[in-house]
Amino acid sequence: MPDPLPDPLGQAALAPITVEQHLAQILDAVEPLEPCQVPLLDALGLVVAAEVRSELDLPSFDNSAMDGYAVRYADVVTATAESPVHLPVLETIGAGSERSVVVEPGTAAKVMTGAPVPPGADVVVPYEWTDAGAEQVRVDRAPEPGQHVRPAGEDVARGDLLIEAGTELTARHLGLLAAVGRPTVGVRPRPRVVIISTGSELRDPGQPLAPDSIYDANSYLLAAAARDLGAQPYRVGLVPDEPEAFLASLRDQLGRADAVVTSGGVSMGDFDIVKAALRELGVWFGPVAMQPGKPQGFGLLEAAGGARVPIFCLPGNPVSSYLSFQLFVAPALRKMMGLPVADEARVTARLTHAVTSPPARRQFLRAAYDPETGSVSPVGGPGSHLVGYLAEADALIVVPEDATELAAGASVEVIPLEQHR
Ligand SMILES: Nc1nc2c(c(=O)[nH]1)N[C@H]1C(S)=C(S)[C@@H](COP(=O)(O)OP(=O)(O)OC[C@H]3O[C@@H](n4cnc5c(N)ncnc54)[C@H](O)[C@@H]3O)O[C@H]1N2
Ligand code: MOO
Ligand SMILES: [Mg+2]
Repeated sequence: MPDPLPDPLGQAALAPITVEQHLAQILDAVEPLEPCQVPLLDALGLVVAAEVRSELDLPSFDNSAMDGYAVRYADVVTATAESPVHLPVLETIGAGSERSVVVEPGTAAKVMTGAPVPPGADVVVPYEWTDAGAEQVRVDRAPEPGQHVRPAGEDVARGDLLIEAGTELTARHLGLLAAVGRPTVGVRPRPRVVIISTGSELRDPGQPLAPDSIYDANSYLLAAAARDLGAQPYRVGLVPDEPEAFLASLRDQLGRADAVVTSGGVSMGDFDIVKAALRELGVWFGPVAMQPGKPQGFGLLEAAGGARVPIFCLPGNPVSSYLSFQLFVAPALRKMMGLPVADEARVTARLTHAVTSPPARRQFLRAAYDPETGSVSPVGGPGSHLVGYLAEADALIVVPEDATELAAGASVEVIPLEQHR
C-alpha cells in the first residue's frame, strides 16, 4: 500500500453544489462527436449528422404488385365472366428479368410480383381473374385503371428528403437507406467509453476471492449502462489504489477513449488515489448535494494529439456509481451522440411507507413503482452498497433537498429505471 495521501483542498470544507450545477458544468464541457460514415447495421440507434436525400426513385421502375398479366386497360375494360377477353401472351417476365417486349394493343405479357411492367401495358390482371393460360390468356374480369401497377417514384422521388439531420436511426430508417442503395450512413459515432474500476480489494468475477477482497461489480454495471445507451464500453483491467498504476492505466487508455469513467477513490480516505492523482491534472472534485453519489469528479484530460477527453470520476459504492452514471454520464454521452440530453420520464406517485432523508441532499431511494395503483414503495434502505436491492428496484424515489421526512401517502417524484431495450 502507498503512503496515505493528504487531502490538501479539504473536500469536507467545500460547499456542495447542486445536481443541476454539476450536470451543467459537464454538459458545458462535452461536445457532440465528429460524424463519420458507418455500415448500416452499425448505425442502429445512432443519430444522423446531416440530412439524407434520395438519389433514386422508389419504386425505380413501374412494376407489378401481383402475379398476373400486364395488359392495356383499353383491351380488357369490357371483360366479364360471361364475355371474357382473349389475348396472346408474348413473354413471361419474372422479378429481376429484363423486359424485352412491348405490349402492343391486343396482347399481354405474363408478369410476376416485382417484375417490370413492360412498355405499352398500364394495368395488371391477377391470375385469379383469368384462366392462367400460357400461350393465350382468357381475362374474366376488368381491372380498375392502373390497378396492380406500382408506379415508379410512387414512394420516394429522386431528391426527396429521406432522413432529417438529428434523427435517431431505427430499423425502419435503415431499411429505407438500404432500399435506396446506400451501404453506409453518416452518423455521430458511438462514444468509446473506457471504464476503470479502482480498488486494491477488487477481483474479477470468475477468479478466487482473496481474504477481504470483493468482486468488481462497477465495471460491469457501468459498461452495461453505457452499452444500453448505445455507447461502446471498454472494461480495462482493475487498478489497485496506487497512483502510479492508476495513471499508467489512464495514459494507456486515453488514446482510444471519447470518455473515461472511473469508479472509486474519490472520497476522503487514505487510499482515495483517483482524486489525489487527477486533481493535479486539473480535474474538479467536490461534493454534490445528493445521496447516494455525494463525492464526484469531472474534468477534461488532454490526450496525445490534443483531444480533450472528458473524465467522470464516480464514487466506488456500486449504487452511487450507478446513479452517478445515470444522472451525469448518460446525459453527457447522449450529447456526444447528438441525442436529446434528457431521456428520463418522471412520474408522480404516492408513497406506501414513510421515508427519511438527510438534510440539504437530494435523496434517490431505490423503489418499486406500481403504475396501476400509482404507488411507490422503498426497496431496501438508503445504503449505497446495496446491489441486491438495486437490482430488485425498478424505480427511484426522489426526496427533495428540503425534506428530511415524507409521510406515507405523500406524493413524490419517481424516476422509472431503464429497462433493457
Ligand atoms: N469520512 C468520509 N468517508 C466517506 C465519505 C465522506 O463524506 N466522509 N463519503 C462516503 C460516500 S457518500 C461514498 S459514496 C464513498 C465513496 O467512496 P470512494 O469513491 O472513495 O470509493 P472507495 O473508497 O474506493 O470505495 C467505496 C466502497 O465501494 C466499494 N467498491 C469500490 N469499487 C467497487 C467496485 N468496482 N465494485 C464493487 N464495490 C466497489 C469499496 O469496496 C467500498 O466499500 O465514500 C464514503 N466515505
Ligand atoms: O454518496 Mo455515497 O454515494 O452516499 O454512498
Ligand atoms: Mg474511499
